Amino acid sequence: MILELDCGNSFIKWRVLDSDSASASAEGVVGSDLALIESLVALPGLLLTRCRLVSVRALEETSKLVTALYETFGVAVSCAAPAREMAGVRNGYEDFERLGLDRWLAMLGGFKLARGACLVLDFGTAATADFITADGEHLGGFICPGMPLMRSQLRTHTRKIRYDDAAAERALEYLSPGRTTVEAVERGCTLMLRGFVLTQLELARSYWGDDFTVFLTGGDADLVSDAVPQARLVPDLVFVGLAMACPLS
Ligand SMILES: Nc1ncnc2c1ncn2[C@@H]1O[C@H](COP(=O)(O)OP(=O)(O)O)[C@@H](O)[C@H]1O
Ligand SMILES: CC(C)(COP(=O)(O)O)[C@@H](O)C(=O)NCCC(=O)O
Ligand SMILES: [K+]
Repeated sequence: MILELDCGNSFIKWRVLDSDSASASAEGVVGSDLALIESLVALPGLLLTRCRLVSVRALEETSKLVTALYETFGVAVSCAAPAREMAGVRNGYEDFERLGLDRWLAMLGGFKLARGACLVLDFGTAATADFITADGEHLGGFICPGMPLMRSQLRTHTRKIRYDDAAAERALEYLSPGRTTVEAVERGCTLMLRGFVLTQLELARSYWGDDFTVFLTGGDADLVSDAVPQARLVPDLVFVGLAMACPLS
C-alpha cells in the first residue's frame, strides 16, 4: 500500500492507495504529525510499502515527519522537489525553487487533466492562483490570505470579533448581509474569496477567451464553487501532481 501526504500550512491531508494505485482505501485530514500517525496506526491491515509526500513546511519540520514515518512503519518516503520543467509544464518563477510545491503539483495535475490552458485556484491557508498556457508555460500567479488567515487576522486585531466554529458554519448557509458578527465576518471573507476568483477569471479570459479550464482545489474550494459553475472541483489535484512528480517504480 502507498501512503500519500500533502502537508499544508494548517493541515496534513493523507490517503492510502492500494498497491495497484487505483483507489484510496482510506483518507483523512489531520492537524499534526502525531494525529497522522495515530490515524494510520488505527487502520486495520495497514501494510505500507511506499510513501510520497509534498510539504510547504520548513525542511526541519518535514524531516521530523519523514523520520517518524520511517520509525513507525519502516517505510521510505519520497519527497516532491522543485523543478524547472516537468510533464510539459515550465515553472514561471524567476527562482523556480521558490514556487510553493503544492502550487507546482496542482499545476502539473491541472495541465495533465486539462490538456490545454488552465487556471488553478487553491483555497487553503492561503488562496493561490496560477496561470498555465496551452503549451505549458506557467505565467506566474497570485497569493492572498485564505479563509483561515482572514478569520484569524480579524480575531487577533479586533476586540469584539469572537465566535465558535459551529456558529461560523451556520452563518455560511446564506450570503445576504450579516445581521450578527459571525455572519458579517464569515460572509464578508467568503465574498473576498469570490471576488478574488472573479478577478482571476477575468484575467484568464483576457489571455485565452473561453478556451481554458478552471480548477478549484484546497479545503475551502466549496466556498467559492458557486461563483464558478464552469470550474472543475478536484479536491485531490495536488495528489494527481504528486504521483507525477514522485513515481514509485
Ligand atoms: N475535512 C476538513 N478538515 C479540515 N479542514 C477542512 C476540511 N474541509 C474543509 N476544511 C477547511 O479547509 C481549510 C484548510 O484548507 P487546506 O487546503 O487543508 O489548507 P492547507 O493546505 O493550507 O493546510 C480550512 O479553512 C478548513 O476549515
Ligand atoms: C502560497 C503557500 C503559502 C500556500 O500554502 P497553503 O495555503 O497551501 O498552506 C505555499 O504554496 C508557499 O509557501 N509557497 C511559497 C511561496 C510562493 O509560492 O511564492
Ligand atoms: K495546500
